[in-house]
Amino acid sequence: MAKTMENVNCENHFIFADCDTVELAKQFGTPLYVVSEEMIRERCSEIKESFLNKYKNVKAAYASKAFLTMAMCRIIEDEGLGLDVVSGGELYTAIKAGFPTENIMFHGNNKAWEELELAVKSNVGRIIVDNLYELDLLEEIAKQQNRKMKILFRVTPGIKGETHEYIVTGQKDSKFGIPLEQIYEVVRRTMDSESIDLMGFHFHLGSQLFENHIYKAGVEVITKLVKDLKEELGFITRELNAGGGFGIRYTSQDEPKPLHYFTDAIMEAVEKQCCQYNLEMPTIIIEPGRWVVGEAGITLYTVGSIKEIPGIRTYASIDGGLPDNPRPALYKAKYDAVVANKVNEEVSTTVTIAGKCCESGDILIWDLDTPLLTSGDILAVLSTGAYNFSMASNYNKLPKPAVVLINKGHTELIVERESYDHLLDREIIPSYLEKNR
Ligand SMILES: Cc1ncc(COP(=O)(O)O)c(C=O)c1O
Ligand SMILES: N[C@@H](CCCC[NH3+])C(=O)O
Repeated sequence: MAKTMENVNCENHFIFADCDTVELAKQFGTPLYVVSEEMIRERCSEIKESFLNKYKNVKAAYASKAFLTMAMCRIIEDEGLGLDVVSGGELYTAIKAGFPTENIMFHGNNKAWEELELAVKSNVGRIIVDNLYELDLLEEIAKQQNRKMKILFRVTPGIKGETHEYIVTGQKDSKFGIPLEQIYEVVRRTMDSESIDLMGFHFHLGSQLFENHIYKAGVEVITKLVKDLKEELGFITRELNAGGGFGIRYTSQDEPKPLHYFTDAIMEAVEKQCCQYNLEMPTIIIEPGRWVVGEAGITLYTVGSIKEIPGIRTYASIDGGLPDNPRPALYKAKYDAVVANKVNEEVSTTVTIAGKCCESGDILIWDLDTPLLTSGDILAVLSTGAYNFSMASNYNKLPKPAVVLINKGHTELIVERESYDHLLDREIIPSYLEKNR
């Protein structure tokens, strides 16, 4: 049976974002990350339609850890969204791109002095404080710089999302956030601080989540906390951040829900709880990452060796793998792919797509149904826009792929392919090893 794709041209080539992917592979080489600006902007529009324009007093920030380049910062700024960063490096990227720092939220469970210093100096909009140690550092830095920083505390609500165990974060036994029992102590401490302005609380339950009931449960926990803090300490919460985590489609097995399925549930739950506890509605914030960019990206590879082990399986090796996409090895993540130069050819075989790394676990896709493959074919792996480029490594000294952005059929190189020289850029041979040569 032929795998019929709508996005195919008369040469039987896979078309992504109005571009012939076989031509892209020829022009820019492989492996190649390809990102559609229009698809990212469509997601941003959906955030506005289903959330920002629908409700009063709400904000959205893009979680940049999913995919961050200076060009991406410009798109997000242009769309009027905020930016969530999680390290000095992400913050620096945003600053260099000229992103308005007042719209940046700075996350992280072990922010270093230098990172906090950069955040304070550049007047970041919110710092999401994860623990008491960080609060100490931040108070000292803010005092030194004579600033009053707006913060949220990240709270561990004690709710476990249904996703891979490495990407759940809201359960009690988590390295992220402050346990509920310790919140009173930290809130008390900040209430008369001259350098900290505690605006409210943040929770993030995990990533690639498909059900909204856990968000409702998260809201219930947090609004109860808001009520208790008001009653016991007189503390008024002005902001609640419900994190990101909204799931996307990687394969046909995934049935992602529209954004409003999550955001309506969050808003209904907050409204209901606030009404019940007689609380003012705080500002509600969401911070999706994967949902914004995941389906907007594909990766192109060239097929090299094809190895048939009779009666067992056929391995088709590609020119990338674990270093440009560690997710299958890390989370057993599943991907779908098309043979970009043979889109509508008869599907006649099943192959395992192996990466080129020296690791048995470097398998991108087990058992992919494809037309008969030959070396030189171009494989397009779908939904690689999130946590691929951003998690890429140089394992086996493989240079990182280039990133091409497509807008209305027009291509722009936004990250150059690494060269072998780039790989050695920071290496130094000690002089004593240079002697005797
Ligand atoms: C605090 C925080 N916010 C937002 C996100 C974005 O998650 P996702 O990409 O699943 O939307 C993450 C990552 O899981 C996170 O840790
Ligand atoms: N890197 C993870 C998500 C982690 C999100 C950040 N807490 C993934 O690829 O699914």
